[in-house]
Amino acid sequence: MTQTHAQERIITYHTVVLGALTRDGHATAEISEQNEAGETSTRLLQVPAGLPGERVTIAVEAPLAPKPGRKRRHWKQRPPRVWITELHETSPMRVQAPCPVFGTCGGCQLQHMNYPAQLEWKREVVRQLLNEIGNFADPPLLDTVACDIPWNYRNHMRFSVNREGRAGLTARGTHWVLPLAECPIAHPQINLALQVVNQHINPRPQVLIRCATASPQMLLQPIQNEEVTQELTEKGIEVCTDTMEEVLGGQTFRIRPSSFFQTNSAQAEKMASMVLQGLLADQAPDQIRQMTVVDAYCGVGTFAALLAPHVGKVIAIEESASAIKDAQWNMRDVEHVEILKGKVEDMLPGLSDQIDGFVIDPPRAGCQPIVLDALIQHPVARIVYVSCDPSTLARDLNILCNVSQAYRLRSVQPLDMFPQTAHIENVAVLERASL
Ligand SMILES: C[S@@+](CC[C@H](N)C(=O)[O-])C[C@H]1O[C@@H](n2cnc3c(N)ncnc32)[C@H](O)[C@@H]1O
Repeated sequence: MTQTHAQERIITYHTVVLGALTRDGHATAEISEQNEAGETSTRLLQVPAGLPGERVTIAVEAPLAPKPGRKRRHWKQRPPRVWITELHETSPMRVQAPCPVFGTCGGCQLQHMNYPAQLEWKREVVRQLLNEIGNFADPPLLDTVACDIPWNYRNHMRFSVNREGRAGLTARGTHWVLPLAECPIAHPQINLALQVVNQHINPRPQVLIRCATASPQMLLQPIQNEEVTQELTEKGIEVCTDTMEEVLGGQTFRIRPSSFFQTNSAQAEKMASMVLQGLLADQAPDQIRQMTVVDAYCGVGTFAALLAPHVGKVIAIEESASAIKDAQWNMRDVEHVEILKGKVEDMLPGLSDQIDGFVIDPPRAGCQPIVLDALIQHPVARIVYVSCDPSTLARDLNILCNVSQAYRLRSVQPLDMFPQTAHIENVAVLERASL
C-alpha cells in the first residue's frame, strides 16, 4: 500500500519478520521493491524499536528529493525513515518502553528490550567483534556487569534548544528537537532542572546540565539568569558556574563543564575497582608500592588519583586544558604524580621512566598507531584498556596481542555504563606475553 501525506512524502507499508539487531541496536528488515521498469530488488532496512523474530508492519518513508533550484552536490541522500505501525507477533524479550518518545528520540535504542536481554546482547556484540575484528577465536569474555538501577543514571545531559527556546533531545537522524518533560535515563536532579529551564527561553544551540550524585551540586551551561538560579535553589539545587565536585572511590573530583567525566557514577565506581584490580591484583604489597604506572587519556585524573595511594609513582597524560586544570586540583596533595599536558601519541615515546603498568582510556577512535607501537616496543607487565567502542578495542587488541604477540589477553569485561542504549563499555586486561 502506498500513501502520500501533506509534504508530498511517499510512504510505503510492508509486513515483515525482523532480523538480528545491528550494532546500533536497530532490528533489520528485508523488503522487496520494484522499479519503474518492473525489476524487483531487495533492500535491507534498519527498524528502530523492533526485535529479532517479530512480525510487524513497518512504514518506510522515502527521503525527500532535493528542492528545485538547490544544487545536487549540496544534497545528501539520507536513509529512509522507518517505523513500526503494527506489532503482529512480539518477541518474549519485548517490554513496554516507558518513554513516550522512544523510537523517535535519538537517545535510547533498547528501552523495549528486557534488561537481561540487553546485557546478553551487548556481550554477544563484543564477542562477535573480538572474533571478526580482533581475530580471537575464543576470547576470555566475561558476563556484562549490570547497572543495579538501569534508569535515571545519567549525571550529564546535553539538550538541544529549538527555535522557541525549549530544551529537549533531537529526533533520530534529524535536528528536530523533541519536546521533553523528562528523560527516563537522566538523573532525577537533571529532570528537575530541565523542567525549570524549560519554563524560560533558553539561548540556542544547547543547554548542558551536569549533576553530582553525592551532593546537590549542579553545573549548567550557558550560565543561567538569576531567576532560573533562584528557582533551582528553591528546589534544593546548588548551582555552580565554573566547577562542581563529584565523589568517586571515596575521593572528591573537581570537574569543569568541558572536562570529561564518567556519565554513570554508580558504574564508574565499579569500573574504577576493575582498573585497580586489573593493574594491581596478584602482586605483593611491597611490589605494588614500587610500581610506576601511566594513566593515559586521564581526563580529570580519576584513575590516577585512585591509583596514587597504592603505587610508587603515577604519570597522568591528557590533552584537554580544562581537564588538566581539574586533574592538577584533584591531585594537588599527591606528591608522586606527574601530570603531563599533551597528546598521548606525542608524550609516550619520550617517557624515560621504567613503566610497570598502563591504564589507557582513549576516546571512541581508540589508540593511535604510534601509541600501540610504543606499547609493543617497550612491553609493560600489565595494561588495563578501558574502551567505549568495542570495534576499536577489538582492532587495538588484535595489534597488541595477535599481530605483535607482545601481550596476552587475560579478560574482557563488558560493563553496562549506558543501559537502554546500544553503547557498550569494556575493561580489558592484558599482560606481557613474556611474563
Ligand atoms: C574516555 S575519556 C577518559 C577520561 C578518564 N580516564 C576518566 O575515566 O574520566 C578520554 C580522555 O582522553 C582525552 N584525549 C582524547 N584524545 C587524546 C589524546 N590524543 N591525547 C591525550 N588525551 C586525549 C580526552 O580529552 C578525554 O579526557
